Amino acid sequence: CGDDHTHDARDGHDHAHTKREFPSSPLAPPSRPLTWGALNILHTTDSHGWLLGHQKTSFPEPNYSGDFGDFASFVSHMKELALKKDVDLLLVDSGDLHDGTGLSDGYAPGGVDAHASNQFFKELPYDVLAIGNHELYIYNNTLDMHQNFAPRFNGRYLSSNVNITIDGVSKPVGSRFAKFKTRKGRAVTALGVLYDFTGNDKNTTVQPVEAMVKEAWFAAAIKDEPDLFLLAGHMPVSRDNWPLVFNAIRAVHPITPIIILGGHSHIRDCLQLDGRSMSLESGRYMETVGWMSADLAAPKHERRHEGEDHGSGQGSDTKNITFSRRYLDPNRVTYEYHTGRGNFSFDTAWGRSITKGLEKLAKTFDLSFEYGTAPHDFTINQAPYPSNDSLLSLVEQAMPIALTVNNTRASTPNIMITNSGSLRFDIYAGPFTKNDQLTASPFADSFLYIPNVPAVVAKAVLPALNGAGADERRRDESMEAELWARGYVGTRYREWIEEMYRRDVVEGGEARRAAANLTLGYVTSDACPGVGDDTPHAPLEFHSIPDFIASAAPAVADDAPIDLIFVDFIETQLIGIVNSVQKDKVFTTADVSQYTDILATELLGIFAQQAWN
Ligand SMILES: O=c1ccn([C@@H]2O[C@H](COP(=O)(O)O)[C@@H](O)[C@H]2O)c(=O)[nH]1
Repeated sequence: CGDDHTHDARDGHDHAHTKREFPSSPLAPPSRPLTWGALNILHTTDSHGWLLGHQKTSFPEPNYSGDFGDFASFVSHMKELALKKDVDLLLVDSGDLHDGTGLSDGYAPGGVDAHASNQFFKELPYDVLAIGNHELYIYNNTLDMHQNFAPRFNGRYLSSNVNITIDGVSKPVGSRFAKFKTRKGRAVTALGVLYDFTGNDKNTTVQPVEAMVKEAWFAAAIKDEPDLFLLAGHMPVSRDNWPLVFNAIRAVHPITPIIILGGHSHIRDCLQLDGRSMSLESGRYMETVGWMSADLAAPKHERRHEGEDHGSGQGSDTKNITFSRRYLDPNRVTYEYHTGRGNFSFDTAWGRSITKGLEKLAKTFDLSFEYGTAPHDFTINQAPYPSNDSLLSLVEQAMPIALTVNNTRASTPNIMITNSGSLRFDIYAGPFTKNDQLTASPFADSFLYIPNVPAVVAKAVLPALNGAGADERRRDESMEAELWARGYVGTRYREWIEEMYRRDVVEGGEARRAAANLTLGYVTSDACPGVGDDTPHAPLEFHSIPDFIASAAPAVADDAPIDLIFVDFIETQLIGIVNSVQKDKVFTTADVSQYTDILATELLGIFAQQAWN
């Protein structure tokens, strides 16, 4: 086999080289070994149910083909390495376990989103986890996290500023903070902070970060100096409120190491708020496993013992800390490279059992059910919009077909509007399965409508929503802020992938790429020293897209009454816009009714059954 011959193939047959042992496409190995420090961290965030890895064969998908069983084996080997090196290794997650794939969202009626997929998450030895906004869109999901997820982590599932109300009593979903010791005896004070999210369901509360840092419990939690503050949280490391938390801690502890592990904007990002702190964000959808190392001093109690400490708790050690960070592509080649393993010595029995369990869950949820065959790829940003290859254009065509099935209002002319942010993943050529439907459109949102809207008004809504109407109306800042607060994060991710594409063009990318034989993937530029990406790639083509899209307007007179149909996620903005483009009537939620029972999660499957068979 050209390997280590400790055969233990997953299916019990030696030399049964399944797809799992050998990734379906050859993958470039990491560029260099990881830098280890006295304290090291593996970080995941925004996994959104992508626990079976990315399974498509077109690049960049194979880069992310490792599944959660592979990740478990990786963690296990890394823990062994940490033991050998006699250093600390922590595992941290920054939230958003719901909404994204069939494993989280393909449950049978009556089930709870991500309940089944979270059982696998619970198997991993996470040291700290933080709640995400996707844990809060639906009360039952939050309740499930409180009752069935948080208890497994014994006080380390953190929701510093997020509460749930049960029987009239408001309490943290997990814990507000945690204090613990690492294996090497470092005292850690950890928080789990959610950005100022406002789209949460009733009976859940998110306290603004600014208010949280003024709480008495916060002051008490940070009062004693640990060896390290570990701030996990579902909040981007750039352009958000981490400095509020950081400064509140720095006001009390000017030199204590602070590590921030953020999330939410789905990007790879790193910065240093000062020389004794590093902030890392590790992408999305299990497309990135983050690595951070910090050359921390020995634990305070050891230094005291050795007479080094002079009362500050940090002894004489006030100099900048040496940190490193790396963004790993989660695949078996990466995992094997960094653990010094081969195909036949990599898997652990535990990892395999997780993979098997996930595969069984995919079967139970019938995720391979085929609605049809996608004739070619439909992408969110790689193709121009509008175009034949644009997923947004596809949805514009699909809405009038799917949403009018068995609908008594089908014969009334209409315009159907949705937000492009509801589309979360590209569709690839080939079988279009239940899993593909849910990765492309995972939100179980309904479609609403306002009847009898004059066609001229309905036609003005889309351009106004997109901020470039005939009157050059710009979407105002308050609308941007409201969208961000409700979880509208697509803009940041798109800025990030656009920046890497434009940078590549400027640097004469195509020639360089050909010479270096690079595969497609993320090409990160962040504010930390050196190169962050573990494996070099060439960036994907990028085309910008609007925030909102609509079906073709009907050819009717301007004053003809039509149905204005829209996805419920955008109801507030849409009503506001309808009231801004006309003044004859003030529309309210009382004018809105349900248009169809068909949910956003079902739309593409219904379309595919008709158009792709
Ligand atoms: O019902 C929903 C809920 C969310 N969205 C979209 O999701 C993002 C927020 O997701 P993050 O993973 O937190 O970034 C938001 O931008 C919406 O576009 C939705 O469309 N429908």
